[in-house]
This record gives sequence, C-alpha cells and structure tokens, in this order.
Amino acid sequence: MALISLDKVSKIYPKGTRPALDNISLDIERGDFVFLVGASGSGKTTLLSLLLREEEATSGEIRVAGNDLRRITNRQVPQYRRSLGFVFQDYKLLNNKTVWENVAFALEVIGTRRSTIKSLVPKVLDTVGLTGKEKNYPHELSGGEQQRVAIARAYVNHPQILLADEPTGNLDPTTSLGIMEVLDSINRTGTTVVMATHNEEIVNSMRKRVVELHNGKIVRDEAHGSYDSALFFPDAEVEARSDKANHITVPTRAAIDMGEGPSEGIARLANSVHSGRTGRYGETFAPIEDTLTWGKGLPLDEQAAAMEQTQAFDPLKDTADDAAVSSNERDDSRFAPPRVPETQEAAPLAPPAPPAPPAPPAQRSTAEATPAPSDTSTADADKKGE
Ligand SMILES: Nc1ncnc2c1ncn2[C@@H]1O[C@H](COP(=O)(O)OP(=O)(O)OP(=O)(O)O)[C@@H](O)[C@H]1O
Repeated sequence: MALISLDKVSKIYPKGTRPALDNISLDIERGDFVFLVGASGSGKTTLLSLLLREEEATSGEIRVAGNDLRRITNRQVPQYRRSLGFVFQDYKLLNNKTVWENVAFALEVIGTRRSTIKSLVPKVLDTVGLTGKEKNYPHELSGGEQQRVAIARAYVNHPQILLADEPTGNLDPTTSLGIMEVLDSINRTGTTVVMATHNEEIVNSMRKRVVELHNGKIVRDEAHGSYDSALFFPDAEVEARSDKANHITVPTRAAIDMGEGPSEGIARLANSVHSGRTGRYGETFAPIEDTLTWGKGLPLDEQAAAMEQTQAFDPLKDTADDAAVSSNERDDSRFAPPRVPETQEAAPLAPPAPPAPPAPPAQRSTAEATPAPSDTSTADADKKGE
C-alpha cells in the first residue's frame, strides 16, 4: 500500500466559493520525491495542510503511513505528526531560541532523552551544514541558513515523510540550490518528500515526479516531469515535453531511482543555477508578505503552544502505527543523517559531492525499494472533469 494515499478527496472551506480540492486521488510511494506545482490558488497548500492534518477533508479518504486521517482525533494529531516533518516558506523559527535550541526543542516536546538530544542535534546540524552556528539566533542568520535550521528541525526526528511548502520561496537561486541538496539528501535516505513549489528551474532540473493542480484538480502526474503547465500546451505537446523530460538513459534513471551515485538532478540544478538561468514563474525574489503560503499558517506562538501540548500528550494506544513512529523510543544510533556539502551560499561551480550512503534503518526495504511509477490515469480522468 502506498505510504500516502488520497481517494476521491475534496476540501471545501467554509467561505470557499469553489472546492479548494475537488475529488482528487493520488498515491505516493515510500521514498518518492514529489513536486506539487500549479498556479496560485490551485490547491497545493491545501493538499499539504490535509496531509499535516492542519485541515480535514470535506469528503474522501486520506491514509498516511497506515493512519486513516478521518479517525485521528484532535488529541491524537501531535502523535500523528511525529511521523512527519514540515518545512514552511517562512521558516517559522522560534526567534528567542538559538539554532541549537530551535532544533532541540522539536525533540524536547516529544520527550526525547537529554543525552539523545545532545547526540542528535549536532549530527543534524552537520547534515544541513550549520556546524558552528549553534549559538546564533535566527536574526543572526541568512535566509538560507534559517531555512536550514527549519529543515534540521523537521528532520531531526527522522520522519518518514517531509512536507515542504515553497521551501525556497524566499531564497536566491544559489541558496535554493543548497536547500535542494539538503532535501535531496534526505530523500535519498528513504524519506518521502512532497514539496509545493513555483520554482521552474528546480523542477526542471531535478526531474522528479510532478503533480500539477489546477482549480483543485490534478491535471498532470508525471514520473519525471517538468514544470511546464499542462494548461499552456495542448495534450500532444505536453506528452512530447514529458517524453523529453524523461529522456535520460535507462541505466542512469535506474541509478537515480535507486539512489545510487551522485544525484544528477542536483548536478543539473547546480549547472543551471550557475549558468544564471532563473525560473520563468519563479517567485524567488518576491517579498515574504506577498508569497506566504500555508493559508493561515501556524503563527509562532500557536505552533509553540501546540508543540508544548505534545509534551503533556500521552499516547493513547500502543498501536502498530504508533510503535512504528514512536520517536521518543528511538535510540540515537538509529539516526543516520545524510551528509550534504557545507553552506551553499558560496557554492562552487562543480556539482556537489554525493551524500554519504544512508544507514540501514533509513533505507527502503526490499519490497519497497522500487519506486512505483506514478499513475497518470488520474490526470487524464481529472482533465475530463475540467
Ligand atoms: N482558510 C481558507 N478559507 C477559505 N478559502 C481558502 C482557505 N485557504 C485556502 N483557500 C482557498 O482555497 C484555494 C486553494 O488555496 P491554496 O492555498 O491551497 O492554493 P495554493 O496552490 O497553495 O496557492 P499558492 O501557490 O498561492 O500558495 C484558493 O482558492 C484559496 O483562496
């Protein structure tokens, strides 16, 4: 069964004039890297909010890591979110805490042992290239560094799934490349990444799975897609372009799929960034107040309060799912972060070095090792509904 599965899901906001999501079905396998693309208002953030259980579906079924989200009570939400990491466009760091404290806090609130925290935090900060910045406060960091802290915080618990809503939205192309390296490395340990983005350059370089939304419907789902919207090109052209996007040799694709060798997507992105090209639809330099996503978002105070509540949260039942994600029982020896290059603000022209091979707990099992090709039938079906 897919790690994330949406079946005929609709979301209608109380004041919405049309469904924000309209009868969508989507399967995402363990280890997938999925870009959600689509015009502003197409439903990307809503989809991520449903997965995060920030919002509830109006109809349809959503299953994430074996959890039927309809059955999760509000009280169980913090426990559910332990299997997820989430990264927002605006970082959402706690400004009165240092880098070290921001990351440690994510572990403290789920009751992780002090000794484990002391061991994990330096490792994850190393992973995102922030060693040496432990004592800095967010205002003493660049935007790229702040986003690295946010990713470190999201990943320190080694979640099965990382949700990211325009994580490069406020960053320049070179800094964005560094963020994509971190996300790519995390994905290569087996963590599933679902990332909403408007960044054409990133999507076209990475050649990952692309799911396009339009008016709340899925209008395209390509295994190795490009950014170009299905809406701008007639079907035949979209197909031709999708062929082009897939035009990589079979052995190369197999290597990418299996996570072997250096990431070609990152190498392509590095070349593209350093050649000075930028995304056609990119909102890279848009001011934060114009590009904030996650709808209403989670204000910092609210987020801190929600996290603190989890401290008092008593896992309700010892289900298999709970056991599978029970982070506070994790021993730090299970934590095997990928290694990515140092801060990319001064990235070299050469493609980045490959991350260290992931440790066993993070790897896909044999049964899961082959990423399922995406199902394009959904897009076709949904197109008819447009
Ligand atoms: N809380 C809400 N109440 C009412 N309508 C909402 C709410 N949040 C989102 N919407 C509407 O739902 C639709 C989808 O919005 P959503 O934020 O998911 O789009 P998006 O693709 O993420 O856009 P962007 O790229 O600008 O972030 C839009 O029409 C939006 O106005």
